[in-house]
Order: sequence, then C-alpha cells, then structure tokens
Amino acid sequence: MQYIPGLAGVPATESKISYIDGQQGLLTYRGFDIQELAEHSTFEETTLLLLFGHLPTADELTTFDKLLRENRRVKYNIREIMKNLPTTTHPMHMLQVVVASLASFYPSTEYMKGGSENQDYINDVTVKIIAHMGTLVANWEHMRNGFDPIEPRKDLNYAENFLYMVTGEEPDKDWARLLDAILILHAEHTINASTFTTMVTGSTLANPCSVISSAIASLSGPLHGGANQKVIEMLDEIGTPEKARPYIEQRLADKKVIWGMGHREYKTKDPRATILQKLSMELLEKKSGAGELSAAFETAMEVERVCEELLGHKGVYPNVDFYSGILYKEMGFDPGLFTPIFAVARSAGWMAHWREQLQNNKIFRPTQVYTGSGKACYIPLAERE
Ligand SMILES: CC(=O)SCCNC(=O)CCNC(=O)[C@H](O)C(C)(C)COP(=O)(O)OP(=O)(O)OC[C@H]1O[C@@H](n2cnc3c(N)ncnc32)[C@H](O)[C@@H]1OP(=O)(O)O
Ligand SMILES: O=C([O-])CC(=O)C(=O)O
Repeated sequence: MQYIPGLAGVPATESKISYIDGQQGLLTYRGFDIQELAEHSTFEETTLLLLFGHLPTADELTTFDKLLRENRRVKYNIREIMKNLPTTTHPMHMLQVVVASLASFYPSTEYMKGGSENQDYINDVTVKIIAHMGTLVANWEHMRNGFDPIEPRKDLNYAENFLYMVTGEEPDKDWARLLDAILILHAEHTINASTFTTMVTGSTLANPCSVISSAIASLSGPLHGGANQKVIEMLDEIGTPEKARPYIEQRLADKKVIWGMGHREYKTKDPRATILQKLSMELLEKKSGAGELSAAFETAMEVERVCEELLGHKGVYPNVDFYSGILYKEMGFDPGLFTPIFAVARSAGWMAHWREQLQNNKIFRPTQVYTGSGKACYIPLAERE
C-alpha cells in the first residue's frame, strides 16, 4: 500500500464545478474562464453559476439576489454570541464559531432522506449562509473595535452592501465593482484544503453550518487562505524593493516559505494572481497617477522577480494570495479582514461542493499505513519504571 503525503495528485472526487490547468495557468468555473467572469459577471451571478451549473436567466438572478438581500440580517441571539467573544478574537475565529452556532437556529438532521422539503432546506440554508457571511465579517469589524455594528441594506448588491457595512459610508460604485471582481476570483477552486474539508464534514451528513464552520477553520491556516494576511505582513517587513533579495535569501536559507508563493496545482503563475496584480496596478494608478505605485506593490513585484529566479525551477510562482492583500490595503481594509473576505467569497464554492457531495454521498474514510509499535502489554502504574 503506497502512502501519498498530502494526497498530492490523488483524485478524491469527481466534480463538474471548476477546472484548473496547472501547467497553462487556466481556471474555469463551469467551463467559463475566470478572466471573463471577473470582467463581466457579478458575485451573485457567479454564485448561481457555481451552485446550479448554468448562467442564470434574468428572473433566476433577480429571485436569488432578492433572497440574498432578505437574508442578510443576523439574529439578535447571534449578535449576543459575538458580543461575548473577546474583542481580540481574530475575525476568522469569530466566523468559525458564529457560523457553527447558526446550526442552533437552522437545525437539520434528516435532510438527506429525500422529499421536496429537504431540497427547500438545502436551498434556504445555502442562501442563509452565503448572505450571513458578509454581515458577520462586517459586523465584527465594528464590534471588535468597540463600536455598534451597521445594519445591512436591502437596496445594495452584495459587494456594495459589504463595503457599506464595513465603512458606514455610501459605497463608491467603482470600488464595489472591484470588490465584486475580487469575490468572483475567490469564489471557487476545485478540491483545495477547505473545500475538501467541506466535503469530508458534509459526507458525514453533519449540519451545513457545521460543514461551513469546518471549512472556515481550514481556510484560516497560513498555508491556505491565511497566507493573504501573511503576505502583507511580509511586504511591510521587507519595506522597500532593494531589501527583497536578502530577505528572501535569508528565509530560504532558514527553510522558511515565502508567503503567497507556490501552489499544489499551478506550476506557473496562478491566473488569479495575474488578474489581481493588474487590478492592483489600476487601482494604485487611479489613486496616485500613472506610474505611481505603492512601496508594497513595488516590493511585491521585486519579490516575484527574485522568487522566479530562485524558485521558478521548482514551479513556485505567485498564488492568489500574493497580490490580493495589496488591493485590500489600498481599499482601506484592516489585514484581519483579508482572509475573512476570502471566506465570504468561498462560501459560494463550499456550498456548491456540499450540494454536489450530497447528490452522490459516500462517507470519506480513507485508510492509513500503520507505523506504530506491535502488540503491547499493559503494565499497572505502580509497576512502571
Ligand atoms: C489560497 C491558497 O491556499 S494558495 C496557497 C497559499 N499558501 C501560501 O502562500 C504558503 C506558501 N506556500 C506553500 O507553503 C506551498 O507552496 C503550498 C502549501 C501552497 C503548496 O505545497 P505543496 O504542494 O506541498 O508543495 P511543496 O511544499 O512540496 O513544494 C515543492 C517545492 O517547492 C518549495 N516551495 C513551495 N512553496 C514555497 C514557498 N512559498 N517558498 C519557498 N519554497 C517553496 C518547497 O520547499 C519544495 O522544495 P523541495 O522540492 O526542494 O523540497
Ligand atoms: O487550490 C488550492 O489548493 C488553494 C487555492 O488556491 C484556493 O483555494 O483558492
């Protein structure tokens, strides 16, 4: 029996939701190129595409959008749970706890047994979770800073409302469009660690709120979604482009990873990193004028150059987390919000995989290669040396 560390290259499921060509650096959702979706779609439309497999009709989109808007408000009891968390709680830990607690308000035990009410439950909870994610993240941003949360608005789309709830100001249309593209880019990515977590937890028929809570935990780690916060911390630590090379050389000598670099599937630059880099450049030039880039962006480009030279032969290139933080920073988001914004977007992909898993469920239960001792004899405590 051969053990494959990290299940690298091992197919663990069949899925129709998204596809990666890691050699060419291509990503499609339901056959649609990510670049095209980022340019032309909205988070609401892309979510429907991921969930149901086709671009929605105008009626389908309007109905779904209305449901999302109507389900944004969080219950008073949930706010009370949030109020009782220490304000030092990282937003990803808040999200994990509070999304798990939603199971108390939206219980389910028997939704797999067939019948239309189960489909209704699956659809309702899908909307509820995706709609709540943005509100929870935005509310906590105020609560952890000692302020009252801002209520969601129904007259705004998902990205606009999120910006409004975080800033308390009327959302700028261009920024909302930018955030919309960012949400689309992060919405789905085949069977990555957090999606695999979704599927493993989902395969036991656990409550979907517990399923998504487990996915949030998985995404929070710095080798996965948590890397976007690490990248901006790293860029700040480096400071200026000329300090990039010695910093990287030292980290590599210390056998430490360069945050935002490398990917299990891509052996070239992640297509989302290319788009996010372009969006960052456009935003920076818009804010400061042509050719005027931030220290973080200039440093990031130098880190990319040096890494290509030193790590390119291993297929290590920028991943999605490398340039996203620069955008978030320029948009005024606190670094603690970077990974939660990823989670908000990814809730669409997680729910799509959870639903796909249920259609043909088999509990995930791989095997292991035992490397422990042979049969051992129990020795009473008093006789042990
Ligand atoms: C949304 C996301 O999850 S995207 C990923 C976000 N994570 C990060 O940015 C953290 C930094 N990157 C990494 O740790 C890794 O590249 C991972 C976890 C993303 C992928 O890991 P794996 O597929 O297991 O690749 P693995 O660790 O085997 O790397 C292959 C080789 O490239 C090297 N390598 C990979 N990534 C990096 C990196 N970021 N910095 C330095 N070296 C790296 C490894 O040391 C290894 O070298 P070796 O063959 O000489 O031992
Ligand atoms: O696919 C992965 O392993 C990680 C990733 O880029 C994502 O989840 O977006």
